[in-house]
Amino acid sequence: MKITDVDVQVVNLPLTNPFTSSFETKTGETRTVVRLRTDTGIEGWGETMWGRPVAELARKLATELVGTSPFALEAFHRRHHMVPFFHGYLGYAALAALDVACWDVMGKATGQSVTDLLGGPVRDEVPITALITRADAPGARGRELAQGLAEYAAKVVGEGGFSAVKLKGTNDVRGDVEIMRELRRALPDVELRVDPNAAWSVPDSIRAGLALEELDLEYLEDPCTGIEGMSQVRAKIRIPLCTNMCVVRFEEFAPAVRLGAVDVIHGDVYKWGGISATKALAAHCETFGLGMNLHSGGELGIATAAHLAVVASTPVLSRAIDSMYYLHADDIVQPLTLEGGRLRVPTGPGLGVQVDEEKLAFYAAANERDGDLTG
Ligand SMILES: O=C([O-])C(=O)C[C@H](O)[C@@H](O)C(=O)[O-]
Repeated sequence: MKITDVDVQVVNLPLTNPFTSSFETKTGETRTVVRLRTDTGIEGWGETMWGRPVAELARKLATELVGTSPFALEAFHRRHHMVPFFHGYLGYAALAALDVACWDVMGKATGQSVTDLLGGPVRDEVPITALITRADAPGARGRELAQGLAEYAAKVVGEGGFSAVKLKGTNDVRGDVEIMRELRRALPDVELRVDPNAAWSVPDSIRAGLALEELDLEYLEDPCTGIEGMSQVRAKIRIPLCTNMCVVRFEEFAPAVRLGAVDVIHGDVYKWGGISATKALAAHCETFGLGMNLHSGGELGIATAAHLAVVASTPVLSRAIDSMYYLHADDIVQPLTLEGGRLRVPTGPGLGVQVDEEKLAFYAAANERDGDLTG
């Protein structure tokens, strides 16, 4: 079987609420969508983070994929191992779009789900995390903000059945600690996390970490920058540390372990360059006794389905994953099933998703008109 052609589109989709972190506020998401066609008439879909620069690189890499087998993925990654060196996240993202589309083809060609190709399911549903940001209590400040966010989070958890809540932190360290206290008061039984995306200094992270200890957090995510800073914080506080910022490639794994910088590492198919790389990260984490979870960069249905296949087939991925899937106002695939805060893992061949081509065209036109919203 050979790949005969590849098309790449960029879509803009709105979020139900603005999403605020320590470095951005976004009201929608831009994603790159790839379709492979083969000489046997099979179509495979991939989706990755960000827009036009990733799409341009994916188109370039795709020209070399044409004429090759979708099963020859290791050779594809080997040929392009310098792409992330030169292009950083853009490189990982572009490779991942094509990688995921090849997995979709491999599943459809063999009549198996990607989960089955990856070793088979150890779970058939995946809990996701309620993501709370300051934009969820617009205009509120101080105590009113902390209480407003706690009330909002309790409503989201009550209605959606989520078992974990993550606050996107900011450089307002005291404010973040106050919000976390209110969240714990309102939600005594959920797993709680806070993630300022490295906006806190090392001393502030230690001070905040000591104050947060009594709240029994599942983990504190990227309080500060770098392996060195994280290891200083980890030595002083009794809350597990998680990262999707100081260990973002395999070269950083060994120094992070040696310096004791982290307890839980976030994978992400689109930031680590594909499905096999994310599975390899899981093997590293298991070998070294670390926890692992998945980061979310705003995946729509195609990309979410690939994340679900990885989680479904990987025992160490036992926590509620980050997923912005439920925050999108619409999707380009028939909606995935979300019930009781859990996404059901699709079981059909390949990724098991049905792309709605009318919606794809509609949201691609939005990107043509408005340009990229993220990335
Ligand atoms: O750890 C996280 O939640 C992130 O880094 C998510 C970012 O805030 C998110 O906006 C993204 O990557 O699109």
